[in-house]
Amino acid sequence: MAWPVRVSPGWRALYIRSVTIPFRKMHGLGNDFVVLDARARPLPITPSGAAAIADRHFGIGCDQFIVMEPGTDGADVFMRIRNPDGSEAGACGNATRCIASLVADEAGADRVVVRTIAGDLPVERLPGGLWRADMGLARLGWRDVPLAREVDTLHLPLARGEVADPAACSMGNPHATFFVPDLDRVPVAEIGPGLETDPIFPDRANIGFAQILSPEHMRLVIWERGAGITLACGSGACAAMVNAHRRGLTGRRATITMPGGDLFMEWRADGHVLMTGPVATAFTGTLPDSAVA
Ligand SMILES: N[C@H](CCC[C@H](N)C(=O)O)C(=O)O
Repeated sequence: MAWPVRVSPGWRALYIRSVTIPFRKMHGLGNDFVVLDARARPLPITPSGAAAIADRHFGIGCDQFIVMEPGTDGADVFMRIRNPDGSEAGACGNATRCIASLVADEAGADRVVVRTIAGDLPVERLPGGLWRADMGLARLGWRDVPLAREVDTLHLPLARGEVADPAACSMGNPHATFFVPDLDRVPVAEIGPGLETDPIFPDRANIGFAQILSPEHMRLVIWERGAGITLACGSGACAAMVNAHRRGLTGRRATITMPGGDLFMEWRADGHVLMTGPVATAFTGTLPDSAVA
């Protein structure tokens, strides 16, 4: 930066701090996030501003753009979730663990509550750098997903080539899960966009492709709404756990192996879905104020 006049390092640091915004680049099993902290002061972030930051070529790049906002009445933090296309999402399991770990480490706590537009998510620290999030109730009704008309959410009349007959549910965001014999034969990048935007999903949907390996283990690849294929998807793993058990394909607990790694899932008898996995910070940096204005 060319300085118009001689400026002492102290004043220069103060100037930079006043016109830049710190960010943290985090991920859960490679499902990656740019995290901004708006708890001390609001950040005027527009959907287009979020999309620009999320752009992998012209911005920092991420699967979801996360803003931490002040927590109130029982929640330690509010987590605002945006996809790279600027759309707001109601759930982001991997980011829930990441944000919880930040807030817990700040407070020296082992349990925090992350609030989203879909509800309050208690998260606890486990040994070995793992975090367990209660992702709340799986919503199973067609209006909950939502679907465009009354349909049995256990068997949707939807198909693309050899892939057909998904189950659907909501984890605060819409998910459909296809069960396939061989995940490596599914052209996810080819059929994902059309399934995401199929008219049966008035709000679009996240599309999971699951291969059951045993009653306690499945592979999963997700085409995410507004983001495309990601290395992992926490809410997608929740939906796959729920839909697999509903179909009688697994018990209530399973390891879900995604390209980025494993999540350990449980659909509890009370309907809550527990998701256990790691968190990571890749790097930190600063954005110019103009990036979010
Ligand atoms: N990656 C996130 C899911 C983002 C969901 C978003 N794509 C939507 O529009 O619902 C997760 O770990 O749950």
